[in-house]
Amino acid sequence: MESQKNEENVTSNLLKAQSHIWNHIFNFINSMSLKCVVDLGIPDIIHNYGKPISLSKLISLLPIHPSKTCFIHRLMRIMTHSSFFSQYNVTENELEIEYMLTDASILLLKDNPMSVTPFVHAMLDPVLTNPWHQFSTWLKNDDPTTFETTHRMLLWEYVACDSKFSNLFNESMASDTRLVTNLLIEKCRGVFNGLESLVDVGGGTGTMAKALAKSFPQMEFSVFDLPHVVDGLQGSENLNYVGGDMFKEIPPTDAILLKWILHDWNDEECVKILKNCKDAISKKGKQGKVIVIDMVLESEKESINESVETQLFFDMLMMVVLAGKERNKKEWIKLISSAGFSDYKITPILGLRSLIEIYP
Ligand SMILES: C[S@@+](CC[C@H](N)C(=O)[O-])C[C@H]1O[C@@H](n2cnc3c(N)ncnc32)[C@H](O)[C@@H]1O
Ligand SMILES: C/C=C\c1ccc(O)c(OC)c1
Repeated sequence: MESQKNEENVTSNLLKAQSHIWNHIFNFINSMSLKCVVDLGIPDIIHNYGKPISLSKLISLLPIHPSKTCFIHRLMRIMTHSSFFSQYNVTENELEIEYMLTDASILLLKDNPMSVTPFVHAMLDPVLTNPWHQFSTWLKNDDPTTFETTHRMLLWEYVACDSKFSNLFNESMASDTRLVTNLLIEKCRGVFNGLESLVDVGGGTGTMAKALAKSFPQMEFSVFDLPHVVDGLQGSENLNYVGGDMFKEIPPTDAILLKWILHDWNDEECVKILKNCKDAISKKGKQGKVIVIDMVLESEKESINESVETQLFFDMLMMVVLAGKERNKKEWIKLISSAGFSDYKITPILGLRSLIEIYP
């Protein structure tokens, strides 16, 4: 009796292990089905229809070949399973199933100003997915990143020479910034109290600075990024673009914003950037600050549901494309003090990311 039970346990654990491995093997199917749904514009089609849409109606509106109509039900089934759509009318006849948008697919709508669709396009572009096939090769050679093992140049060099990918990349960053900016201006206006000027270091094409310049008309804003990123961009009354290298010198200012910058770099490089920030905010003779928007890695204990895995995905992405990393609280504090700052405040207000204010 005892031994039979034991055998059943062994079998059940074996099968669980097999299924766990299968799940990991095929995780990419979630990513690629998402990419397909976005490429076909399915969320927008459902949204424009204005009410729950039947499978047959959806098929009639899709830009697909007539010979492929029978496959859409299965694409929708897996995406409904993973909460991108909800089913309204569960019937035996699959053509009568009706689909609705969920919070996740609403965030994929193209005309949602905070749309995550550009992020899907950029992060699942072969330029960024191909390097993963050489991850172990990179661990055995002395290339700085897997991205370089695959493309023979740095990510920033690649962005500079491939205008199609550069547009995808910059638009993906800009779309994320629109989401963060909305939250920041709504939830943390106080962060900008008493400041006369702010430089967005690595500010890309200026999405964040433009929104801040509108919300805080009495402040002066600069977008500081590599010359090829800001060349030819037009500023406004209280916004200008400055080309340069943050490892050399950052223009003097009251405050500096670093959004999704420090996770791109190793500790030594981050200390260099932060020291240059400290110099820049000291020149005005006021008590300035550096405002960082980045992840603070949670431990399994502190976490809610999926968030640790998502943060670990970002950490792996930073390793493979840039030799950067995500940091826990202890690692952030070490960076901050190594760069000679004396105080900081971490506010976890952006879901998986935090606002980190750093004071000289
Ligand atoms: C991950 S993007 C973040 C963009 C923007 N802060 C955002 O969150 O949307 C990093 C930015 O750093 C810029 N960058 C890279 N190296 C730089 C350097 N040495 N000096 C200034 N900017 C740099 C890139 O051009 C890019 O726009
Ligand atoms: C180009 C590949 C991805 C990437 C690069 C730099 C970043 O800061 C980032 O943040 C999510 C993503």
